[in-house]
Amino acid sequence: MLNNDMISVLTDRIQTVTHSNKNLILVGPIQLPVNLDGETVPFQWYSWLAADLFPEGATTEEIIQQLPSLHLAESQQSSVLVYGDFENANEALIRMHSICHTGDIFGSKRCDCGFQLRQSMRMIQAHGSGALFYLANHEGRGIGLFSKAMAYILQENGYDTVDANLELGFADDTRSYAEAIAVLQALRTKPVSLITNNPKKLKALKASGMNVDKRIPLWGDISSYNEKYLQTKKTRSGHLEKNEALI
Ligand SMILES: Nc1nc2c(ncn2[C@@H]2O[C@H](COP(=O)(O)OP(=O)(O)OP(=O)(O)O)[C@@H](O)[C@H]2O)c(=O)[nH]1
Repeated sequence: MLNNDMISVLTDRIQTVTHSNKNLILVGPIQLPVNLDGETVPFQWYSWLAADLFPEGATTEEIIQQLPSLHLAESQQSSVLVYGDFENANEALIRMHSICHTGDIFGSKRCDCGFQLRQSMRMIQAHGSGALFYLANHEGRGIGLFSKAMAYILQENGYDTVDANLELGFADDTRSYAEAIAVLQALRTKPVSLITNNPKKLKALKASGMNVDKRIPLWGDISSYNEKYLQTKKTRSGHLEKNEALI
């Protein structure tokens, strides 16, 4: 049983984030020194859960009591890495990164996800202020890891990445950025620049009322293994070329 001092320490790091569908409980900041190309970079880390997992207005003690019964390791939680004075800096770079088990963890060359993850962290550090949202329920553009494995088999047999999803009975892309945007708005209200090639991310951010200064394209790590995948993103998913503006 935690003593009152520890409850108070945890309470200071928990906040409720208002979100149109359901509120979120955000925990952080937590110091997270990260090894980026051999340099130790001091990120601040936050994670969140849906508030409706807990009784309304739950205290920190009630939240803690509930945690073991939620079996959180069996579901996915998203998080955000924040760098610099994210709340107050005049300019900040953000990235909404969809989880890619194969690319981010294994370094798969079938996509560009692992490259984009590391590169956006480097860009945020070099800029001096920013945030990387790691969106854990986005695997395979929302179809889940097992289904993505099936989709990969279809792709090895001639389907492109979009048709493979559709043939398996999914929509091509079911990702929502709403929770991440609500967390972003709790951490910063000043304008942001978004690192992406995906116009849907830009639209979602702008529709939320967030002031988006500019889009920063991120193409790279192109090889024979992902050439077709990257091309399909442009021809079928509407991903923008380097300097193409959002129409
Ligand atoms: N279904 C499916 N998902 C994939 C495939 N390759 C990568 N992904 C997933 O696609 C998501 C990333 O989407 P992308 O289209 O690469 O990029 P984006 O996030 O839309 O746009 P950027 O911000 O420019 O990176 C991750 O969740 C990956 O797991 C694939 O062949 N099939």
